[in-house]
Amino acid sequence: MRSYDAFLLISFGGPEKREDVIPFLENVTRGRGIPRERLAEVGEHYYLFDGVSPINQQCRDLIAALRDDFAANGVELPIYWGNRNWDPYLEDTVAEMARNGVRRAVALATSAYSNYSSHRQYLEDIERARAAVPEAPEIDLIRPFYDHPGFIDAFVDHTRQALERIPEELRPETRLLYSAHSLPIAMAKKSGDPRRDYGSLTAYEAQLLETARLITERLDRDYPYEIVYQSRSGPPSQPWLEPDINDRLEQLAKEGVRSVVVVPHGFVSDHMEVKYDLDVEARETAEKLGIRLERAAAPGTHPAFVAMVRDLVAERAEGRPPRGLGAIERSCHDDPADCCQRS
Ligand SMILES: CC1=C(CCC(=O)O)c2cc3nc(cc4[nH]c(cc5[nH]c(cc1n2)c(C)c5CCC(=O)O)c(CCC(=O)O)c4C)C(CCC(=O)O)=C3C
Ligand SMILES: [Fe+2]
Repeated sequence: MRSYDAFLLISFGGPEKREDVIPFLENVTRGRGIPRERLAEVGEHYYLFDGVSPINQQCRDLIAALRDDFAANGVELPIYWGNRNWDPYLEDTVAEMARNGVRRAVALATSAYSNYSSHRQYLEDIERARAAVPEAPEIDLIRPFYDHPGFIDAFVDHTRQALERIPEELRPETRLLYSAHSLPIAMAKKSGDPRRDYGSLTAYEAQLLETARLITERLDRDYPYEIVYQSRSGPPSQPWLEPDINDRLEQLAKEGVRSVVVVPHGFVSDHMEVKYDLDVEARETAEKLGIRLERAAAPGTHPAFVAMVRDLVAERAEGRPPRGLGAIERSCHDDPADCCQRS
């Protein structure tokens, strides 16, 4: 039994006013080889929302829900929050934790899957922040949780709600498009534990497919489903995971598909990549093609998702085996030291 004296939420971070958009994008893309045109284009996505990314408020909402849930269940951990790319920066939060005498914290990152950006980079963020802070607490990062029942149940609920918004006569023929953030293929190939065999897929793709299966199986009908990708950046010469959701919608229209429900199962909340890339861009594509599109909400503060966080904290404290509904090998659940390298 490991005893913790604090809980730490770690997230991506986002700007909340126009002047912060460019400095934020510079933080995200430093040393990443993202073309300038792509940056200008993504900046426009943020300006469309007056420079306010939804992600910070979503973190505040999750923290408020966790406070209530922890209090109602006798979990007496103070809650801290720090980001990779914007204020409150993780390093400042770790310094505050040290000042408050925190010695050992358990942390959850707002990313459910195994890949560099979602897993290893958060481990690096923690180590960098700790190295900069004298007497920094120990920080244990909770493992990827894509097949935890709480994550799955939140999506099942939200997918049902989205299906209900599809006119009844179209519902039986509706396709489910499970959407996740694309990655450079070189990065996807490094996802997961290098010693494990994920079949013909990379670990990230195998987990995405598994999660989609687990959600679909719990719906009232056997809907056809598939994985699509969104939010590609990087130069065109660099291969990224495909198909892009917009290209796939074009093909589906040609096949006569008239309605889709998009389930953003690669994400934890409805942040900018969901609000813009799906709700603006993919919706526009679908409208042009005459496809009825409804988007399911990401977990956000769904009670099953909030309870999942408490369960993962207990799992880590008690050293319990990971709880998951999936059948693929436990990806990074036992924290291999060399999983999810960048490329
Ligand atoms: C796998 C993954 C997730 C899902 C897991 C998770 O949720 O963590 C995710 C989430 C997010 N990505 C976000 C924003 C951005 N991601 C970028 C760029 C990149 N993302 C990548 C991967 C991922 N990203 C990658 C491989 C790049 C290329 C550069 C690099 O190798 O690092 C860029 C640069 C511009 C662009 O090229 O798009 C931005 C602005 C926001 C905040 C949104 C908001 O403000 O609400 C969130 C939650
Ligand atoms: Fe991203």
